[in-house]
Amino acid sequence: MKPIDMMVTDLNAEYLGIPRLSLMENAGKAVAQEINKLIDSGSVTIFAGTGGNGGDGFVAARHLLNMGFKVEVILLAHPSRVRSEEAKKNWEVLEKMKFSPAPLELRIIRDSSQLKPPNTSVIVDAILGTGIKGRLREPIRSAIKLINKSKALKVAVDIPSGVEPETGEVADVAVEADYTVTFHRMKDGLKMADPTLTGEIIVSDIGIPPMCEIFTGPGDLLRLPKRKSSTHKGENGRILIIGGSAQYSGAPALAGLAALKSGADLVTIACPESAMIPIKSYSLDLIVKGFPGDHINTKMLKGMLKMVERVDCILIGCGGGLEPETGDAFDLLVQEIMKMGKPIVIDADGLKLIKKDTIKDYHNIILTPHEGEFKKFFSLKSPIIIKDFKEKVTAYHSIANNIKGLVLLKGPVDMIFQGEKVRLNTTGTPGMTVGGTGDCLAGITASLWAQGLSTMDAAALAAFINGRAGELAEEEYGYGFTASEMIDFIPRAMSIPSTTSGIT
Ligand SMILES: NC(=O)C1=CN([C@@H]2O[C@H](COP(=O)(O)OP(=O)(O)OC[C@H]3O[C@@H](n4cnc5c(N)ncnc54)[C@H](O)[C@@H]3O)[C@@H](O)[C@H]2O)[C@H](O)CC1
Ligand SMILES: [K+]
Repeated sequence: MKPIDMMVTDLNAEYLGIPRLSLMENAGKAVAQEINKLIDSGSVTIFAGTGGNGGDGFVAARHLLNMGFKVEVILLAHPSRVRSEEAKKNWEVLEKMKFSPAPLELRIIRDSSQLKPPNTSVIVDAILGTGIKGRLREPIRSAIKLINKSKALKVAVDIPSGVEPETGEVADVAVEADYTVTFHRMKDGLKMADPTLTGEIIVSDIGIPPMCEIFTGPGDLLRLPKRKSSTHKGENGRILIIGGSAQYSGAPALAGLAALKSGADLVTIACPESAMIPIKSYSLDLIVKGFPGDHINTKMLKGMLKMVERVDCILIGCGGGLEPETGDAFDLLVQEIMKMGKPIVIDADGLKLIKKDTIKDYHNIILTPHEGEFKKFFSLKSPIIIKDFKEKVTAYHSIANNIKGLVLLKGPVDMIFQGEKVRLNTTGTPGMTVGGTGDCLAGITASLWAQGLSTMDAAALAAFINGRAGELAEEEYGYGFTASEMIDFIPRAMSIPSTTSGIT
């Protein structure tokens, strides 16, 4: 597990209603319990930093006191520098406990000259965890060196301070721990780190249910790439939408606008000429190229494939209609795009026209069917009638595995399948039965994929954002909102909540 995966899981646990304070409590208690297993009594010195790692140390201090240990907490900064809200709360508890008979000593070190070799049985390294950034600053650097000189038993919280949580590398110095107590799951950096630094690794459960890694939540928004200030037009997703017909011009436009609202730089729509003017009239922001005809046909292939070369992701289907000629064109287009190795999203009419055998061995593809389209695409003879939700997921999963790409099955609970992996999404509202919301989802999926998210992350986050935008639209309009109104809520649906508990 990478640090980003842990951050995503934490925030999704909070979304479920498990406060961060509880996770910190469980983490700190787990550290204390492990120490209590190693020695029965004695003194423990906890070196603490200003983030969540330090907070775990403050909690451990409280539990160690209850277990009968003598505890000294050395905070390596002024208390006003304690950043994490949860750590601050736990520090304040320790400050109040100073006046109790408990054998607790609190020391604040702001300068490395104030550091003294600790005379203690156990040292807890709660200085830096997954939040380490850049070169080690003082007095932390000196504290790590001092810890390494001590003969005491050393227990690192989450990861030895100074070890890069993602790579296991050490840029400068790192705590040489005898034991590392890490939380929830094994971290990649710990696996790769020098075992003389990590010592024995203990993975402790801190009460995060496994479902927090399966169900989407606002944590998934953390995966959106941060843009450099020097970034320029086109670097953040160029999308081509192939769709539209004389009859349906709204669908590709909705998908295109949803792609732009979810952060893509450029959206071009390739459509029959008769859909071009209406699409252009809907928006100033879409680039539209029309090809002679009322529906997509094989004569348009050459021109469309030229456009494919210039984009990061291609969305095929929306509003294409069901003319057999369009089916032939879609099938050939997909075959050519697969040869180019480009990411393809297939939605709506594309799912009704493109044959499963054409795409079944291609990894770089996302299908976004609703239940009816799913059944038709996978040629299911009889309907799937399973009441038990888990059994239903398993049944759909095994069918989706008939292709190598990803399947995002839309429904009251969206199911996302890619190989062995499954994600589920519960955002959304009955108001989203209005036409066009599926086109929005396809557009957001293509947009996030083109912006650099992995196939699974793009599909899972798109489902979350689309559903959340629907929920926000419903708050404003009740059930009477349209897909074009819903699109305006996409940016708000993409904002990462700053609250630390009780996100709804
Ligand atoms: N689910 C969990 O796994 C939980 C983990 N918890 C613990 O929280 C930390 C991560 O907390 P975070 O606040 O994000 O980061 P850190 O505590 O690692 O450090 C941030 C802190 O340190 C300062 N800092 C960063 N880099 C440096 C540097 N090079 N030199 C000096 N100082 C630095 C920065 O300014 C911040 O103030 C995780 O590891 C777990 O231990 C929670 O308890 C909840 C559950
Ligand atoms: K640590």
